[in-house]
Amino acid sequence: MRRKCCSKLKLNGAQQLPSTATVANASGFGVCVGLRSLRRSSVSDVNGSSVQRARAGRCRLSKMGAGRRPPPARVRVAVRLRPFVDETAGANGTFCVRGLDSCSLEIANWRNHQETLKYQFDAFYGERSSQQDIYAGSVQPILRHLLEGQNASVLAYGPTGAGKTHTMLGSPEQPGVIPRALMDLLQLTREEGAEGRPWTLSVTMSYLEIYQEKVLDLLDPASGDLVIREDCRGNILIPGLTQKPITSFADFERHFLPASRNRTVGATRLNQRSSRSHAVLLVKVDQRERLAPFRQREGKLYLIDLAGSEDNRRTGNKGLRLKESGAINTSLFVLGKVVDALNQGLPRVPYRDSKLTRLLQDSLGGSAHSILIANIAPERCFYLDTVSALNFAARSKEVINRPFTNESLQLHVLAPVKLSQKEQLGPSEAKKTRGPEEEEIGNPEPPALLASASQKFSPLQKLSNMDPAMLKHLLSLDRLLGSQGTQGTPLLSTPRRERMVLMKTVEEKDLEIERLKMKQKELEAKVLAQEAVDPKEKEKRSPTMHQPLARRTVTVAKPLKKAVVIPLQLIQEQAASPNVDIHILKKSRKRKLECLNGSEPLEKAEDCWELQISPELLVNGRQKILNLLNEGSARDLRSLQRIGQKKAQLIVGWRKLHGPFSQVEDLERVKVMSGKQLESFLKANILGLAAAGQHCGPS
Ligand SMILES: Nc1ncnc2c1ncn2[C@@H]1O[C@H](COP(=O)(O)OP(=O)(O)OP(=O)(O)O)[C@@H](O)[C@H]1O
Repeated sequence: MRRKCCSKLKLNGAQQLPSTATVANASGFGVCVGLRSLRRSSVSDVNGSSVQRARAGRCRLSKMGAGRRPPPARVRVAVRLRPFVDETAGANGTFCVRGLDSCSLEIANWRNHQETLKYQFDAFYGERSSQQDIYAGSVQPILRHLLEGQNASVLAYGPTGAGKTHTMLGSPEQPGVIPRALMDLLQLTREEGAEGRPWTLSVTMSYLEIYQEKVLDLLDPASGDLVIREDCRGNILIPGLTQKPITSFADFERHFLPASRNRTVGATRLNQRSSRSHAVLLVKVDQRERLAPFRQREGKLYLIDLAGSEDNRRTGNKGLRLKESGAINTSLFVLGKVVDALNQGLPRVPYRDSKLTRLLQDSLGGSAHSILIANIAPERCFYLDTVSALNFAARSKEVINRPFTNESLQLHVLAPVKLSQKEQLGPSEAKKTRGPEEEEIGNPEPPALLASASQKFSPLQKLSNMDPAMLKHLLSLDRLLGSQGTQGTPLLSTPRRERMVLMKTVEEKDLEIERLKMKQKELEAKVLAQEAVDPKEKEKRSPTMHQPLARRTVTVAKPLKKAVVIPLQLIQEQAASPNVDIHILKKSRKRKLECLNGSEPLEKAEDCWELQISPELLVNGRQKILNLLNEGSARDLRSLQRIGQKKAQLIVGWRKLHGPFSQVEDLERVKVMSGKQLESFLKANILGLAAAGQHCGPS
């Protein structure tokens, strides 16, 4: 196996690009490339329409606001027919594909030679089309989305030897999509990020290949197989992948050309330099606003040269080539399944079935503006591959993506916002520590008021341009994490990676709470079952037994129908107090005992205690709890029965996000307790509050 690159461009920096550049590959093949002419043509395009389009796009976006969902964008599909590689074959009239117009083509129907199969795509490029035609017609228009903070992808697909690498990389005389896109993008970013313009821009590149289901960093081949991950917004990431900053085309070549030599290629019967892996060039454009509101955007461009599908009867592959071919065909098969699942709207899209589809998750049916260039060959021997590629392309054009703007605030904007510590204090204490202009920020605000609140607080003043819902969400997350105490880190002032970790922690805590709730349910069920078997168990916990007198030990955890066990302290005080708001009724009831031998169940009389709370106390108690829920800090909330630290934090977080609780039952919406648990929570706390300022009496 050879690991090498197709070409090497020897160039100076982009500022001093020579008119031609020598290209040589590992086998000593050397040619010249008219890069100056390429640069001139690209730049004139860039200076004209695309820059204006990019600016227009940006205006449109800011007008639209981040809150509105951007319109869906269909995956665009172009088909490129390569010329005969062997000119004599063309002369012999062995063409099996024919272009009809700029969007459609026809191919002979192998089932019926009298017929042809017709296909229509977003664009069709015939065998005479140039690299510039494909680039300008299908790729250049999507580059502007990167400057809007959106993602874009270009994928070259097709059977082996059909011209994918030629389309993406090209030759020195005919540079392909990759050098052209990089040239334009760098030019665009230079112009858009120039002094006096509102944003600063920076570009980084990464380059990887997927070889036999391994993700290999071509910029750092020693790093081994890398993992593919997904962030909370559905963006696909590869932690540990090398990112090189590039400011000029020369920078790009300095990294790209040696890395390309690391790509795995090999000779097959159909292509002397067949790609044995899927090659992925990732270019990220990071934008930071120079002035308020100091937004930050990130656009990601994938330029992908897929390995070709291979019919091993024709490639003559054996041994390693056969193994490589198996991995290539499998991943392309999964790609087909993903496209089908998306088209059929299936609930499960098998992205995870191959590394390729996992990587493409945000490009197919995800957040990117995507273009698929299906390369086909004219020779008859490619007929079946061509039909299969055309069918795949036709299915792909039905796939809908939903690109969105990756926008956030720059870290330094939010760093001074130290709201979190105050959350630890009670409302009155917090008030003392606040300045007058911060007053509104500390209080839970309904969405409409939040923008005005932020205006009063200097670092957030400029955030008023931001979508209020998004801003509110960010702030609430920040506070929620901040309320974890001195160990908590304000979310928005942490670097991106740490932020991810923090958000993951919150998710894990949610899961933990769920687990605890389940456990509690299990325990309750166990206790109930135990009592059903052994009534003595229950008697052990009857009110006549001496229980600890502390207020927090009021035992109402298990809703025993209407019977509630209350502390001895309350019973004693009931006798002393003439004001009776709580009555404890001693009742007898009959319980059926199951008989194992199948005879009639026995009935057993037993005492039970029923608690009656006066309506007035009930209303007062509920109001007190509601006040505490709306005004209490996390610490205050922990004084309530059944509210631990995690629940208290969740309540505070929910309050910040949704505004004040209108009734105690809203706790169910916070998902800290179920309806049944809420009932016992109310009883426990009303009793607790009553015990604190007592109105209780015997019946
Ligand atoms: N449009 C074109 N004009 C001229 N030559 C072309 C064109 N497209 C492809 N070729 C030539 O066809 C041959 C095969 O092309 P290429 O290597 O790009 O195929 P591929 O689809 O990438 O194959 P594989 O999947 O095996 O890597 C190369 O010699 C290439 O120069």
